[in-house]
Amino acid sequence: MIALQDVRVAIQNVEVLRGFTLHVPSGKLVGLVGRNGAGKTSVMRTIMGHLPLLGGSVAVDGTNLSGAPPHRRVALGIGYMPEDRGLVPELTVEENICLPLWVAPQLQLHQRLSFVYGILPELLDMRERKALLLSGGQQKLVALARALGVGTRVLLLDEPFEGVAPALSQRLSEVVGQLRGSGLTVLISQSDLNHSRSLLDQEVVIERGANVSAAVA
Ligand SMILES: Nc1ncnc2c1ncn2[C@@H]1O[C@H](COP(=O)(O)OP(=O)(O)OP(=O)(O)O)[C@@H](O)[C@H]1O
Repeated sequence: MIALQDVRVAIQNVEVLRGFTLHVPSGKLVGLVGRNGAGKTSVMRTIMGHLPLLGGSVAVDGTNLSGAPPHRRVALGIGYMPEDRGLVPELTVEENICLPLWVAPQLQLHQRLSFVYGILPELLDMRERKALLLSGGQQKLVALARALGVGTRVLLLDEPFEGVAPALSQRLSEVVGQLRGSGLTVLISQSDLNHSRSLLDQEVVIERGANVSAAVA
């Protein structure tokens, strides 16, 4: 379960999350929906520990993470697919997928890689290719693979369908759909729900850093 309670976060002295509360039940897929600039990425970065809390709390599966460094959150089994992909260009596809696994020594590298390639077999052919040689869409797949590799409890997918061609968007939806019933707790941010409404158990709306309303999809 992901639990954010009355979270307040500022970027350059501007409060971008203003008492935001979110509960993603264990094993569920929840959509975080809001316009550009509403605060979706800030929610994701707060869960990952990239933005410090001014107030409120963040917990995953009952562990209070407020103040925990990002690597501890990754080690807990939180996989993050940032909106801008965040790959290391000079590293290969496989090296990028393995990066967060270095801070999670309890996970077996080979086992996690086979799991990832089982879900995304199209990456096998490009595993030795440097990330800088990939198209934007291929980079999205690698960013998803990296999140899947380490994300044994939680997946945070920040606008996974944004700016990708329809065929890839379909493929990404398929992969996310496959995760249903796997026990993973998934938060997917989107500015519209065209691609994923049918995948979601619930939607949470964010507007100017605060809750608007929540509806069951
Ligand atoms: N690096 C930054 N410097 C200053 N302000 C920022 C920075 N990053 C985000 N903000 C501000 O924080 C607020 C929330 O931004 P955030 O990126 O979380 O929104 P978002 O819902 O993810 O938007 P988008 O859909 O456009 O990615 C916005 O008002 C934005 O201007």
